[in-house]
Amino acid sequence: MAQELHFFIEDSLLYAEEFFSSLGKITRFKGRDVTAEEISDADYLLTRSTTKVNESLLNKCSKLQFVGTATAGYNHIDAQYLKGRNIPWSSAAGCNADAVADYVLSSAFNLANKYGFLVSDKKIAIVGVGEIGRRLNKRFAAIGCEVVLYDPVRAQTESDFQSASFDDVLACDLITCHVPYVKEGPYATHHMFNEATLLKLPKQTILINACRGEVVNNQDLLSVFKQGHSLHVVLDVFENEPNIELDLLPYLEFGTPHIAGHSLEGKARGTEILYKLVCKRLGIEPTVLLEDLLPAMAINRMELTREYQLSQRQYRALMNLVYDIRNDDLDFRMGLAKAPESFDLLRKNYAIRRELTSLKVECDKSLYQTFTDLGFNTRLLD
Ligand SMILES: NC(=O)c1ccc[n+]([C@@H]2O[C@H](COP(=O)([O-])OP(=O)(O)OC[C@H]3O[C@@H](n4cnc5c(N)ncnc54)[C@H](O)[C@@H]3O)[C@@H](O)[C@H]2O)c1
Ligand SMILES: O=C(O)[C@H](O)[C@H](O)COP(=O)(O)O
Repeated sequence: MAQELHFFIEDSLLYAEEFFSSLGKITRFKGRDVTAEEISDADYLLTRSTTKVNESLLNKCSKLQFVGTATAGYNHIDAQYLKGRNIPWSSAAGCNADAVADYVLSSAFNLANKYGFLVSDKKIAIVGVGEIGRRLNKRFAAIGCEVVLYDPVRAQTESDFQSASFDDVLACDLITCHVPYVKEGPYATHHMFNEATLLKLPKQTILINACRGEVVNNQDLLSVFKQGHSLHVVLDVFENEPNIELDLLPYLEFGTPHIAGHSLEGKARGTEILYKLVCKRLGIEPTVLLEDLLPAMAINRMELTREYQLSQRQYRALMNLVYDIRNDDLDFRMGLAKAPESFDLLRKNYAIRRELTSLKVECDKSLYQTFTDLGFNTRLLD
């Protein structure tokens, strides 16, 4: 009889039992504390971003067949080491891209309300035009913004993609970062925003970092703030998580504990993507469906009548109904004020959050395309 497969799964993977219990035995572990001894029996190792997958973690795994991370980013995985041991691995590309796009749009609309401007008047730079950047391009274009795309990596391999220059990016009103963390090489993203680049930004520029903390030099950012350079900065990610630079907090417009991608749908899709990959490897048909696991939304459906006028006020109201970044910012500040070392705990106890993609919006032809591009789950009214 074939030996039962042993799945070692980080404790933060959502719906892991529902997806994997029929495929083998499951042992859960804590990402930041896991040891090589603890996972030495693994056939399959499934993680999120807090498990550092490298030689010191895997050196006791003799029968490991596959490593998967239920996240979009994969800089916590030592791909070279896995290649050397011939162990295949995968991330969950695109799983939480809509959640991050919601986060960026909520930032933009709530800042517009606070400072009295129209998002549609702003020139937007998207740094890194992959899963998240593509969605944001559609959403900002649907609002009527001029969008500048910066992705020299795509420009090099795709003949129909043209990248703006980095100087074009620095001249935009709102810059939003969606690149992987790459430490070195021609397309390194390490400290892309440092004192020199930050000081080039015109005053009042909005800078959003929801990719990896190391893309913005946090000490340089603090120094630029202290010099009185007034920027509107939103940080979901920080250098040196979970021990972040707390002195930055008072200067930030919105700060959150690395939760931009933490919608229920985003986390669940991450696990689902790995489930489908494992089923494929095992040569079996997937039987567990994500749609059977996700609960209905509290407000599930909206009908926009002919009276509905698309305006910033209306869109912001709909957006905030689903996701309002101000609540997460408040929880973050209150949580850290009570316990400065609670970054991980705030992530662990993060409230259930849904995506625009789950809100069914019924409207007629005149609004259908715009609302689809804005990220809603749109249906045409008869
Ligand atoms: N805060 C969160 O919760 C959260 C959630 C999802 C993803 N992320 C982070 O955001 C990153 C982007 O996510 P994605 O799903 O869009 O990934 P993706 O791989 O689909 O897109 C990344 C894009 O960045 C481009 N790129 C790479 N190096 C670049 C450089 N030097 N300059 C400009 N562009 C460059 C790539 O060509 C690619 O098009 C992930 O790698 C991850 O680290 C964070
Ligand atoms: O790269 C990603 O997908 C995100 O940063 C992801 O949300 C990280 O989540 P974590 O595994 O830390 O919960």
